[in-house]
Amino acid sequence: MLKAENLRYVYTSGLIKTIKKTAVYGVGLEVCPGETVAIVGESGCGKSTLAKMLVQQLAPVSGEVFFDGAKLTGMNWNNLRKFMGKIQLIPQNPDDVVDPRWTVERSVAEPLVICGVFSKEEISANVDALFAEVGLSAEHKTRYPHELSGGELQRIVIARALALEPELLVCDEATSMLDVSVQAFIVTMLKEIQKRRGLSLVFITHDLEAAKAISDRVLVMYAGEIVEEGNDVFDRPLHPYTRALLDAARYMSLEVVVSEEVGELSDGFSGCSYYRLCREKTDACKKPQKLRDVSGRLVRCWKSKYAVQKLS
Ligand SMILES: Nc1ncnc2c1ncn2[C@@H]1O[C@H](COP(=O)(O)OP(=O)(O)OP(=O)(O)O)[C@@H](O)[C@H]1O
Repeated sequence: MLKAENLRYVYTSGLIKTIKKTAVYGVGLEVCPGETVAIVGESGCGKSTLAKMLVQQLAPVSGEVFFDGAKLTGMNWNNLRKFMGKIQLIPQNPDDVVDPRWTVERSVAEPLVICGVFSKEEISANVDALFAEVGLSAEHKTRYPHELSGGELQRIVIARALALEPELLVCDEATSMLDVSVQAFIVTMLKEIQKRRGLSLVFITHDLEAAKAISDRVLVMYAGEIVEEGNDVFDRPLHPYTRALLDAARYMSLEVVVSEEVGELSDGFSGCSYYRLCREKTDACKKPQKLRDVSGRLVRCWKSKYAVQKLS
């Protein structure tokens, strides 16, 4: 369904765009129909940049995104808009998609109005059904965003994203601004919607518990790269960074992983991106590390074949 190959993104800033920051280095991923893929990693590792490239909000410096075999990167807008209803982004911050000056009914209806094929009656019936699907009543329709709770507003964002009957939702930290009980409610609701509609999900989060609960497969990102990918990553972590991330979540000691270098490899160094912080490093880690298949798991660490032996 969705396939991304070798995506790379560089932010430029400064007066003549001389300051360059590589946020994503050569990331590839695939999402199958009905599958949930979680992308985890600490703040600044490039998750949002990757999400924006998947939904065509950012054009990669290099690499390609395919949807149902069609190449979206570089496609002209007229062709691209046919696909854009099928892939929807649910951002962390509802303000990114919900206009504070509009009633929430108008925000949910907007994608249906823009596509120009529905009558007024059809739009109204669709909006009613979308409100019901996310558990909001008709009474909520005429309210403005500031008159809703955070959880209710995120449900409006989800209803709006569902309006054009997408096949894939990319949820970028969609629950991280909510308190814990509301987060659990939204995750459960997304799972139910996914089952009912047969959707695929890309679930981007730094919450490892949420990732474990919702996903079929997990990708771990560090410093703009995928360092580990598999379906039992949290039960048998093979990359030293994944282990550190799990320890950090377990013992609440972020010092294990937080690095000033996250999001940027040091100048001229082409070895492992986790080299500076890794407690298991050797000279061999100064060489570039490719993602390698270790018993069905993809791991960007030459030592992972020994780690898997230890675990078995
Ligand atoms: N507009 C920008 N200009 C320059 N650098 C940017 C810009 N947006 C993001 N970055 C940098 O790119 C890197 C990746 O940012 P990104 O927002 O993708 O990370 P993230 O993993 O989504 O973080 P978070 O979980 O905190 O949202 C970071 O180092 C960030 O500072």
